[in-house]
Amino acid sequence: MIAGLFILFNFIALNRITHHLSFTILDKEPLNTKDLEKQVAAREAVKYIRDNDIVGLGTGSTAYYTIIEVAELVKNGLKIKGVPTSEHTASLATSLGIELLDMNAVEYIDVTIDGADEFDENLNLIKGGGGAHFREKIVASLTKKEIIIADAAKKVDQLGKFKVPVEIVPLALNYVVRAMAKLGGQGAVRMKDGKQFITDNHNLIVDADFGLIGDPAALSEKLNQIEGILAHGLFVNLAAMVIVGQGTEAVTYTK
Ligand SMILES: O=C(CO)[C@H](O)[C@H](O)COP(=O)(O)O
Repeated sequence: MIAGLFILFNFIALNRITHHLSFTILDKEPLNTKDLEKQVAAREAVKYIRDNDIVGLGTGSTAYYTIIEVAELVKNGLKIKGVPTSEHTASLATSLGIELLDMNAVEYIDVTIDGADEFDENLNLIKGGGGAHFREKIVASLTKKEIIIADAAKKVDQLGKFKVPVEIVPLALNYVVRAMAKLGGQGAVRMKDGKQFITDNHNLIVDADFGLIGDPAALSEKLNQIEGILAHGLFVNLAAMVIVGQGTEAVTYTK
């Protein structure tokens, strides 16, 4: 009887361990093609980081792979300090042992690696799908070498299939939406879980549809003139290169 109970106990314990192991193994299953391309691009991009660099850390599912790679390099002895582009990136980086600096504490950033929603052949970008483009733009502006990483689907002939995210101070919402409509942009307030999406800076995002954008620089300038817009997602002349994962290859675009 006691022997029977002992065997039963061991059987249950063993089952628990294998169950736990199967979850662990599942976590490490091969990445799907898109994620693999993001990882390939991230691995290529971190080659541009040097010891003692100040490194801008982007936001989003592609930038995630950079943070993982940077954390690994730091574990292996690389000395860098990161400047995060969002609260989410800050907590991920901290949890992985990357030392962080506040944007206000730096005069420049050596290299930033960030994602994008679209890029064209002139390396103009649409960013802000994650709603972090205000901080991403400040970080990009402080950066000597802004590297964008992406999966192959992000390259477009003309920007604009992805709506332009616009971060707006809430009290100016209706004014800004009307002003953008005069420029041909139909905007809708971004929602999340049935509520208005609120940025890290406590503002709203309007995703504005301008159709295909013939002249991103001109539209960017016009949006810059509208009071109440904190930042829009058109990044013109900010990226030094875009590294795309194409299958298992990394393809680098420069101007
Ligand atoms: O601009 C961003 C966040 O504000 C992201 O870089 C952009 O949305 C791309 O995200 P993902 O890598 O998840 O496709």
